[in-house]
Amino acid sequence: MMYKILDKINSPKDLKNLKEEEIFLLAKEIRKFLIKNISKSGGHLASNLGVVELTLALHSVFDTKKDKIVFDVGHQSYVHKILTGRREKFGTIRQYEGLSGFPKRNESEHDCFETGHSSTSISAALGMAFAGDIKGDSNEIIALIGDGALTGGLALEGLNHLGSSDANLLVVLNDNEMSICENVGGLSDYLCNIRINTVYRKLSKHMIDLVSSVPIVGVKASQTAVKIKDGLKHIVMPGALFDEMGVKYFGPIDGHDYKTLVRALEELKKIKGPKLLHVITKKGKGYKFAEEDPSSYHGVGKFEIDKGVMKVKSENYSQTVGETLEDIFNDDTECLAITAAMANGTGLENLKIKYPKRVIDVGIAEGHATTLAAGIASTGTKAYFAVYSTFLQRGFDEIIHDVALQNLPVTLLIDRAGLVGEDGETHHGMFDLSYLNLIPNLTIFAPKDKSELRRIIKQTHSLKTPVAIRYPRGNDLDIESSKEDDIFKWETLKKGTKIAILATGKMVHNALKASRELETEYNIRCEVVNSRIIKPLDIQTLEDIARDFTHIFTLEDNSIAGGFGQIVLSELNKLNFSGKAVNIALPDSFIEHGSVDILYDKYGLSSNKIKMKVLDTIGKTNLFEEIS
Ligand SMILES: Cc1ncc(C[n+]2csc(CCOP(=O)(O)OP(=O)(O)O)c2C)c(N)n1
Ligand SMILES: CC(=O)[C@@H](O)[C@H](O)COP(=O)(O)O
Ligand SMILES: [Mg+2]
Repeated sequence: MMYKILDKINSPKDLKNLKEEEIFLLAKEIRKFLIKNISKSGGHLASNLGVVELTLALHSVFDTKKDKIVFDVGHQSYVHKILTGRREKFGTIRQYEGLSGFPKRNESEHDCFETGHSSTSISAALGMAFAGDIKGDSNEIIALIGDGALTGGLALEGLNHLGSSDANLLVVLNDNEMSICENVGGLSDYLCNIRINTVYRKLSKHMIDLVSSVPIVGVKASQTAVKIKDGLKHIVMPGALFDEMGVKYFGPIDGHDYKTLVRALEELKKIKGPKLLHVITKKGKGYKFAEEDPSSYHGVGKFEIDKGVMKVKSENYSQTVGETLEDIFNDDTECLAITAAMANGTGLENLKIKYPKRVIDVGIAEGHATTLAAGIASTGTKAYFAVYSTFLQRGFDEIIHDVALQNLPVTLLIDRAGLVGEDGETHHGMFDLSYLNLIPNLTIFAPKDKSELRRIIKQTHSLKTPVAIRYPRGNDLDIESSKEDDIFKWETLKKGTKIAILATGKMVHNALKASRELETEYNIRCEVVNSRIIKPLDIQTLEDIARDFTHIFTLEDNSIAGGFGQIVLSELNKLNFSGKAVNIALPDSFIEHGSVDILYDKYGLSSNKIKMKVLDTIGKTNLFEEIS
């Protein structure tokens, strides 16, 4: 056996008989296990290292077969997975057909709600509480939320509602002073003030003592405890904001002190109604490198345990965005850029260092960020919002109502468009073309490579209207092409006859590869068109293609529903195209996690699958006579 205690933990029930020193050893073993496994699979390391004792305490006090813990974002649910029967499968986490990196209801009865996007836990938990109330359920409901996720508008809406309700709901606020980068905003400052005031800390410890000294159990105990709390409110000030909102605040307490955690949770179980326990933890706890640099260890790829993650200056699309904006910022001294807690992920980190006042981090608040950009743009100043495709879903109404309706000069730099891989269904950027296509006044681009991305960002800087530019996670080699042609027109990259593939963004690479193989293996020459502008479509070129080709394929890494292909089909209809038009796109369903290459192949976007689709469509039998 490699782990003395951990190897015997197959369900939370196995925690019950452990002595305190065994729990201490178990926490150590879990950290070792996490580091060892994540160094091989990649994943969210630092957040999980920080919640080991907290998760152990939650599982010691609550029974997740009936009690519900909603993990906000869910990236910190690894310890929960390990304790709830998924230890042996843990090596498969985030890999195709393996465990998900987020809570999944079909993975375990202990996962009550699925997450991935931030700030949903309080709303979801409150919904459970209301439903439970009607049904007469007596189970406990807990929202486990980080200090970063608490800055999200949805969490604040949930908290606001919770405070006015009498729902029996415990919010456990896991405060590690970090979002992915440093946490930002007034609420974050407020929590910081609570933390640094040691007098408060002593008083709040005293508060737990007071509550736990109440001898009565049940409703009476809760009422007495609440009275004590109310009585002390004016002396014990930490968390007054929550108290005033109607959510009883307790804490802050040390989130690495298992015994105190268990005691606090046991006592809070007796107090009915909305309450919040403020727990202080250290992100990356127990792994030197992660403690020193929690940002870099938030989400990691494979790494060597002794050396830590290798910091290489990555050449990727996000980096290109940061560098291009830097050029623009140097020339136009007024324009501003916005990130919603993702400065490093979107490549704005260095720009923020150079122009701290002109790169605004709003916290996890994509809706707010979009309207903020609209406000900036309403003064005539160009606003850039760099955001992951999947998180921009949070800003849908704001794009329509605040940006597009007023036709304002906001540029949405949409990172992680298409499949992202291991984060899976909550994170694939596969809906943006669908949700953007329907918005009037918006110009949408999907550049084929980094050079084109740079060129499009630069050339659209002078536009006074809304622009959206989508690009994928990671890197691609640039494709040889005519550098100076018009970005508002499609570009023919490879000449062909009869068959044309209209490809967007990253998919241009796969289309080119497929067409080369079709030519060498079957002597079929496909035209490959870089359809870099999606809205408005390049109708002139489409007309030429409809006239000259018999088979038209569209290719995109977006959902087929409402994507590029469907728009092209409707235009071809208007043009009375009489040949065959086929959409190659992601299906109208959620796509699981796994490496991008596996998923491309499974869903028909790999060059090989594109080739097969072309062959199938044209009919292999009379292939050479009809097509070549
Ligand atoms: C809507 C949305 N925006 C952005 C993210 C990216 N994201 C994932 S975790 C995270 C930081 C969360 O910080 P916190 O809640 O404090 O948890 P910690 O990582 O510190 O444990 C961010 C910004 C997300 N998952 N969802
Ligand atoms: C949990 C979460 O939303 C982020 O941590 C996300 O996993 C980051 O993804 P990238 O690795 O693509 O930046
Ligand atoms: Mg945090």
